[in-house]
Amino acid sequence: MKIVVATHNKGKLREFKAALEPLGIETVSVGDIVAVPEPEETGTTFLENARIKAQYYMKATQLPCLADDSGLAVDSLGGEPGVYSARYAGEACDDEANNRKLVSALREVPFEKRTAHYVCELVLAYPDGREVKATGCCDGIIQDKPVGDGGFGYDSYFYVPQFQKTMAQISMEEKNAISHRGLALQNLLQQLKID
Ligand SMILES: O=c1nc[nH]c2c1ncn2[C@H]1C[C@H](O)[C@@H](COP(=O)(O)OP(=O)(O)OP(=O)(O)O)O1
Ligand SMILES: [Mg+2]
Repeated sequence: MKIVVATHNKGKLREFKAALEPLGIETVSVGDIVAVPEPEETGTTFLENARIKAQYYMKATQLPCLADDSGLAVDSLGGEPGVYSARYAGEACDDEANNRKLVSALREVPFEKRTAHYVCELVLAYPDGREVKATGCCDGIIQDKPVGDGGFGYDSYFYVPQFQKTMAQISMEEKNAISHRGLALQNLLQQLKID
């Protein structure tokens, strides 16, 4: 079995590959199949954006496509950056700029009030119109300084209480066992009756 992963994010791709390969499921990046521009993520929720990406790439490839829309919601920032996580510091920004903005927004907030959640919505869209959806959430605390060099995005600032480490300090297997994306994927596989 083969799944087309409708993302251009290398960190997400690595995680999908690591989770799915042991189950005998091969993953291919949509970028290796078609050369089309990325769709605009105009939704106001993770689910809407995941649907936009899944539908767009399914139509472009005529294959079942799995899209992931995910991000970070920080309680003391009223849920920001939320669906804007990838463009928190502006349209053409990178992880480093986003992290700098996050640390600066939380400057006055004490550690115990820096509770946050990673959220992931997955949509698997089939050419016959069927859609399978799954969601996952992971709680953490945003720390001041980056620690660890694994993961991607906000991971080196995302402290996971149960490991007493950041998301960038744990292995990919550990991350997949507890992360928003790992949990959403487990739920999706249950719905597909693959475990
Ligand atoms: O496990 C994670 N560890 C760290 N950061 C994460 C994670 N999961 C999402 N994030 C952050 C990265 C990015 O700032 C945003 C996702 O934005 P999002 O639009 O879903 O992905 P993207 O634009 O990088 O790739 P694509 O749309 O092609 O799937 O949330
Ligand atoms: Mg995106």
